[in-house]
Amino acid sequence: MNDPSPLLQLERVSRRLGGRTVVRELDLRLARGQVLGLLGVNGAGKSTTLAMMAGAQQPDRGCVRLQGVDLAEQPQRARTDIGWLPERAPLWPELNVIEHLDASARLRGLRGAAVRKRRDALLERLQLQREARRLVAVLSQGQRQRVGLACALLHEPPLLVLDEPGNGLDPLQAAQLRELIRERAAAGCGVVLSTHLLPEVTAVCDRVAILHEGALRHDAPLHAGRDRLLLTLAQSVDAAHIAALTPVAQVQAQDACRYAITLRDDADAPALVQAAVAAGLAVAGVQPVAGELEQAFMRIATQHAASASEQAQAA
Ligand SMILES: Nc1ncnc2c1ncn2[C@@H]1O[C@H](COP(=O)(O)OP(=O)(O)OP(=O)(O)O)[C@@H](O)[C@H]1O
Repeated sequence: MNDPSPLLQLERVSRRLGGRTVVRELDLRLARGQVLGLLGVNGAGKSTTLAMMAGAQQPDRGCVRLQGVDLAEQPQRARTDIGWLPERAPLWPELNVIEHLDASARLRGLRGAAVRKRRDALLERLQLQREARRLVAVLSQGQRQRVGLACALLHEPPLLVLDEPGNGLDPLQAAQLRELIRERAAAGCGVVLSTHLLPEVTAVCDRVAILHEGALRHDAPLHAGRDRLLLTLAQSVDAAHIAALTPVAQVQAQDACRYAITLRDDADAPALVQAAVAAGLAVAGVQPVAGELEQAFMRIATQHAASASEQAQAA
């Protein structure tokens, strides 16, 4: 179901770079409180799309609306209402971390005591206190990434746009980042992130969009994949028998004896087994439908490899 007034909306957005269309006719919506994962093979157009969402690049065609307002008409909204972490956070190497965060906070409209309050809270939250007085120039990649994240979060914007935010973070920091993203989403913030790590997507995102050669090839809620179960029977029955079971919301026959099932919100796997047995069905097993996201990604990536090799042969 579409949110009637999305936080962020891309309307037929296209972008040309180096004489090629690298993002084409993209339609995407993001609701408040939603975390959208943007996936795609290298060069699919993720960073370009995120830069347009963040107001850092302008579409050649189409428009990006934040809370209904075209960003091209009010470009200053990008600085105050969006937290943007590009793939390589552009930091000032000659400032120390505190100076950097204070300057960033003022650029984003914070003044007075709020600057120090937000800066100190983020130094603690992102475990940067020990680096607070060190020059940005001498920080490690993971420390720089956390300074970039702090800059994106300082002004508590309603939209966060994060390009591979886990880059350079150790597993503990990566887990803390996921927690932070979920917290911001719970507070009503919309988040878009790109990553190549599918487990990161399943851990933190509500929805996944996959780009292929700049076009949107997949846009679906993640819970639909996560909640599906594979029911295996020792007999073949018409899918309508399964659909009639109370815990079942949707059923799709996979082959003669296996059925992919979406449960109703209040149901779980034991309830499904109980209902099936009570209906006289010979249940051989129930398990989660594995790796639907991986399957979607691999299908699209394989097409990419095939079309690239056809182009190379034609050249
Ligand atoms: N400044 C530029 N000039 C010309 N072409 C560009 C420029 N920036 C990006 N491109 C091209 O646009 C396409 C999309 O690039 P983009 O960085 O958006 O992809 P991506 O999906 O983020 O890739 P990756 O996963 O490798 O980060 C690529 O083919 C890239 O070579």
